[in-house]
Amino acid sequence: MAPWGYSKENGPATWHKDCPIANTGVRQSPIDLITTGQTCAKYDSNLKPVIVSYPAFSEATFLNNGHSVQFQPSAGNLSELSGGPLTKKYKFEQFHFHWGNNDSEGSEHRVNGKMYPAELHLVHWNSESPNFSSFQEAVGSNDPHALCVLGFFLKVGAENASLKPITDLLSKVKNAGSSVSFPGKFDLKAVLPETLTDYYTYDGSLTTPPLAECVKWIVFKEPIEVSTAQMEAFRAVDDGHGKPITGNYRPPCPLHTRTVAASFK
Ligand SMILES: CCc1c(F)c(F)c(S(N)(=O)=O)c(F)c1F
Ligand SMILES: [Zn+2]
Repeated sequence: MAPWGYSKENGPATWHKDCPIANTGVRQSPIDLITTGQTCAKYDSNLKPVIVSYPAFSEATFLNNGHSVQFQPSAGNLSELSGGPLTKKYKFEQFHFHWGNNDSEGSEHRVNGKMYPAELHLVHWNSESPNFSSFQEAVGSNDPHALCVLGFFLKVGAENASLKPITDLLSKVKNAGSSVSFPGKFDLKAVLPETLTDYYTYDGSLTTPPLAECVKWIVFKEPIEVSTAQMEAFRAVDDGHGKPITGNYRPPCPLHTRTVAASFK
């Protein structure tokens, strides 16, 4: 079967063929985050702020893998995540983006049905588990919280100076399969909102094949602003079939018996 993607022929509705969990899973991601009514997110006063320790990365690869662009620091990176709903310390692995063809679509998670133009995912793995000692092992471990992904919505507004080094690099990885070593240092902390206090959290999965149900999701309420030009730069990245990636987001999945917790009222 042709490798998975986001077109009619190989998109989310076809993924079940190679990944049955796409249709049979009961904790699939993304989801629509509903804030009022029956199945709405429930305020949990025990949820603490998320704590990130992201020293500026000095060595990293920026890659267009045909279905997203991904920033991956070298193995030595010491960036860590803890706090929030987590009981363990997680190691940073990579970040990547999901976006759409216009400003009314592109994010994977939705809030009361509303999509944002893009979503940033910061991927981490549990570095204190006795069952695995690498990211790849964590993904294959079946541990319900092997990974923790921080999701940030992107909305169109002022230019984001902290993300400019990334969006300026997109033209250098226009072709699928291309990568560049990131020039200089990148300060990821500067991209994020100051306080990581207001978020939704729930148990879910990878949003791309293998769709493993091993992710503790933390999706922040406060969007990150980027300019129209920065959004357009994402839309010029190719998918490996000579076409731009114009929508690498999976539609929302059923909640089943899951509940979503909110750290804010
Ligand atoms: C296996 C590599 C990988 C992805 F390809 C991916 F799309 C995501 S996602 N969208 O759920 O954040 C991950 F977390 C992840 F670890
Ligand atoms: Zn993602």
